[in-house]
Amino acid sequence: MGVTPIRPGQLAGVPLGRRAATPIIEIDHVSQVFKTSSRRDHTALSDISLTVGEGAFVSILGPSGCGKSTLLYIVGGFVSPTSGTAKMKGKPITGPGTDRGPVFQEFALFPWKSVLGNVMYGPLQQGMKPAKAAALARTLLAMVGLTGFEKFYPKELSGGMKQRVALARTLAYGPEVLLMDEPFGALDAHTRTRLQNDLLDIWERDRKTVLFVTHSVEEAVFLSDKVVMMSRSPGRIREVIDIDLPRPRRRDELLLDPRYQKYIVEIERMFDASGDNELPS
Ligand SMILES: Nc1ncnc2c1ncn2[C@@H]1O[C@H](COP(=O)(O)OP(=O)(O)OP(=O)(O)O)[C@@H](O)[C@H]1O
Repeated sequence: MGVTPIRPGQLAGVPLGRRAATPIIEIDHVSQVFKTSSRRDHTALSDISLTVGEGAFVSILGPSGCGKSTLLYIVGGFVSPTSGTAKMKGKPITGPGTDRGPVFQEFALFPWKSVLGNVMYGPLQQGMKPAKAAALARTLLAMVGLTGFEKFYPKELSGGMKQRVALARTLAYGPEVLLMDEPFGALDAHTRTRLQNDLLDIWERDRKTVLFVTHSVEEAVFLSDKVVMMSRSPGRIREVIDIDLPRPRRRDELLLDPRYQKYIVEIERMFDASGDNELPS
């Protein structure tokens, strides 16, 4: 089925993307040790090496507590690794930057700003003139299917709508990389499916690099060029699986495609075989 497992030792320097010649994110022998409240050290990540090619859609899949979010926070510059380096376009990541846009499960919208105000916020901060920022925000809101909701406030929106606003707000900064931490995890199945479809439509248009954390094998296979499977804590990379399915992807077509089903079954099996789908003890 074209699934070529790559062992962790082989990963450093192997770009995960179609435009493989241009690495955008390089994670080199990164480990993360946290001090816990009991003052014991907890190794969240152990010796992670990963190179992500520009324009790739890469999902990170793994059991609860294996360090997926921590890895994303390191790339986002919110956490500094205990050892190893993370680079964006060849430069060490030393803090957050507008080149990397986070879209997390907690929507973190400004409750006192309207939908339009939330999306305009970033461009205004970057010095864009209000009329231009409003026009950009309207375009992005149209892209995420929220035309007509510009004057609404976050409390008036459903979870799925808030997540759309959060995505538009992040896109408004013009990031080169989207860091998505279980963005659809709290949504009902129907809304989640719609947002997955819409995200792929948006991604097809400008092919930003996406790092996407999820617990869902199906979601990872549907969206991604590559699925990075992590082992249970302390997080290591177990496998990287190429998802060799045609794009643009349509869910109704994929559901009839035996290769799609096979990827899902094989990846689920990998988890089952290792016991990694169980909660950490
Ligand atoms: N700031 C912190 N201080 C101490 N421990 C932390 C900190 N952040 C994360 N951890 C621990 O590191 C481990 C990895 O956490 P992380 O949130 O990255 O995992 P995850 O794979 O994203 O989990 P989940 O799928 O449940 O969201 C967990 O055991 C967590 O308790």
